[in-house]
Amino acid sequence: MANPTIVLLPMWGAGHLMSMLDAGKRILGRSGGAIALTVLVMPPPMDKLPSDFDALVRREEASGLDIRFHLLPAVEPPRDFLGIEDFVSRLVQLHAPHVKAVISGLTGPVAALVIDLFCTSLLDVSQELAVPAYVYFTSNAAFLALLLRLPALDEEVTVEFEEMEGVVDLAGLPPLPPSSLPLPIMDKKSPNYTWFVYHGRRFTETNGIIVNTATELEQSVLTAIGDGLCTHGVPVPAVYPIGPVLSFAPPSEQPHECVRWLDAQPPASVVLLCFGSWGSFAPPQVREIAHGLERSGHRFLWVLRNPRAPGTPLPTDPNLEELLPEGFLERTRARGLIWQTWAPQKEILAHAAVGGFVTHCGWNSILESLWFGVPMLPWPLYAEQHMNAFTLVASMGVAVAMEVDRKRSNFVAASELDRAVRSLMGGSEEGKKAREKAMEAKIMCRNAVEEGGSSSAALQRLTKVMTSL
Ligand SMILES: COc1cc(-c2[o+]c3cc(O)cc([O-])c3cc2O[C@@H]2O[C@H](CO)[C@H](O)[C@H](O)[C@H]2O)cc(OC)c1O
Ligand SMILES: O=c1ccn([C@@H]2O[C@H](COP(=O)(O)OP(=O)(O)O)[C@@H](O)[C@H]2O)c(=O)[nH]1
Repeated sequence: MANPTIVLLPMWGAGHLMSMLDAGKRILGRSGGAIALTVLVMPPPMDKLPSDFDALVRREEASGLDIRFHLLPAVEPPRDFLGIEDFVSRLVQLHAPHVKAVISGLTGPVAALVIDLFCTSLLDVSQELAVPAYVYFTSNAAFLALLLRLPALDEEVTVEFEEMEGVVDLAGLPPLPPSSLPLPIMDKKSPNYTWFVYHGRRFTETNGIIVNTATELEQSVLTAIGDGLCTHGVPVPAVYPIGPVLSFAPPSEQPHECVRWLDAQPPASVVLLCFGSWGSFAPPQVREIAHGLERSGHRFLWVLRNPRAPGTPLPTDPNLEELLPEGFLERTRARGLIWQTWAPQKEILAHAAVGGFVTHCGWNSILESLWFGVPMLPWPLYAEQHMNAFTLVASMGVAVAMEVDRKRSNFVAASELDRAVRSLMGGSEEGKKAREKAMEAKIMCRNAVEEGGSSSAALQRLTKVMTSL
C-alpha cells in the first residue's frame, strides 16, 4: 500500500510555493520515509510560474524523496476583483472542486492537507473529506496574531482603524500604531479586509498552524497566541513555529556577477537595496535614492527595477543614464553596483562584504537577513510589510527606523535615506545596537533549526501528529 501522503496547496508566488515545499520536505525528512508529499500547483492566472519551475519539478521528483506534483486545471479568474487579497481568495475558492477531486482520487491515505494562508475556503473540502488540515503561514507570528484577533477587533473598533483613538493592543507585542497596520486592514469597506477577517476566523478551525518563524525570534507573541489571548476565548489550534524555512538553490558553477563585485569590497562595507519580487519606484523616488546613497558615502549594491506589468518578465531598464541624476554613475562607479534584474539575494546577504540591507520587509527577505546576521533599514511597500517594519524596530531591535511617508506612495527623502544609511552602517548607537541584535538573531535562527532546537522540536511534534493516522 502507498505511503500516507501530505497534500500541500501553496500559492504560486515563489516566496509562498518554495517556502511551503521546503517545509514539506522537512516534514518528509523527519518522518524517516514514512510519508509522501503531493504538491497541488494552481496555474498562476497572471504571473508565470517561476521560470525554473519545470526544472524544480524534475529535480524534486528525481531526488529520491517521495514527492509528486499535480498541476490543477486552470479556472476562469475573477474579473471584478478589488485587490490582490480579494482576487487570490476568490480564485482559490474556484479551485475547490479540483482540489476535492485530486484528494479523493489519491490511492493511499491522506495524512493532512496543508494550505496557504489565503486558502482557508478549502477547509470546506478537508472537512467534507475528513482530512486533517493545517495552515502554513508564510509570514510571521505577529501578523498571525493580528489576523487571529481581527474578527473580534472588527467588532470592537467601529470606525476605520486610521480614525480610532490610541493604538491597537495585541497581546505579546508593543502597542501597534494604526499607521503600521497591514494595507488590507486600512480599509474596512474593501473586500480585501473582509477576506482577512474571514481567513483569521477560519484559522481556528484547523488542526494546527505552521508558522515560518522561530520561538526565540517572537517568543512573547507566540506565548500570547498559545494562551488564547488573541482569540478571546475561541480555542486556538496548536501552533508550530518551524522556521526559519529558507530555500537555498543548488550552488551555481560560476559565481554571480554581484558576488564577484562583492568579493572586491571590504568586509561589512556594502549596503544592499532590494525590494522583493514586486518592489519598484517611480523615477522621482529613484533619483531621491541615488542622491541619498551618494551623500551617505557608503558602498552600495542596488537592485533597481522598473515597475512590472503582470504576466511579463522582470523588466530591465536600459536608460539608467536618463533615469539617474546626471553624472551619478561616473561619480559612484568605484563604490556602487546597480543590478537591473533578479539578484541572488541570499548569496548576497551571505557575503561578508554586506553590512546592511534596505528591504521592503517581505518576511522571507527579513528571515534571510537575520539568518546571515545583517541589520536592516525597513522600507515597507505593500501587504503586511508596514507591520513587519514596526516589529523589526520596536520588538526585535534588528533594524534602524527610517521615515517612510505612507500617504505619499511610501516616499523617502534623500536626506532621510542618507541619515538612515549612515546610522545603519555603524554611524550611530542605534545602528550599532541593531547590528548586535541581528548577530544575536542569527545565532537564535541557527540554534532553532539544529537538532534539539525549538523549531526542530516543533517539527518533530508536527510530524508525529501528522503521521499518527
Ligand atoms: C500576506 O498578505 C499579503 C500577501 C500578498 C502576496 O501576494 C502574492 C500574490 C502573488 O500572485 C504572488 C506572490 O508571491 C504573492 C506574495 C504575497 O505576499 C508576500 O508574502 C511573503 C510571505 O508571506 C511576504 O510576507 C511579503 O511581505 C508579501 O509581499 C499580497 C498582499 O497584498 C498585496 C497581502 O496583503
Ligand atoms: O531580486 C530579487 C528579489 C527577491 N528575491 C527573493 O524573493 C523572495 C522575496 O520574498 P519576500 O517574502 O521577501 O517578498 P515578496 O517578494 O513575496 O513580496 C526572497 O526569498 C528573496 O531572496 C531574490 O532572490 N532576488
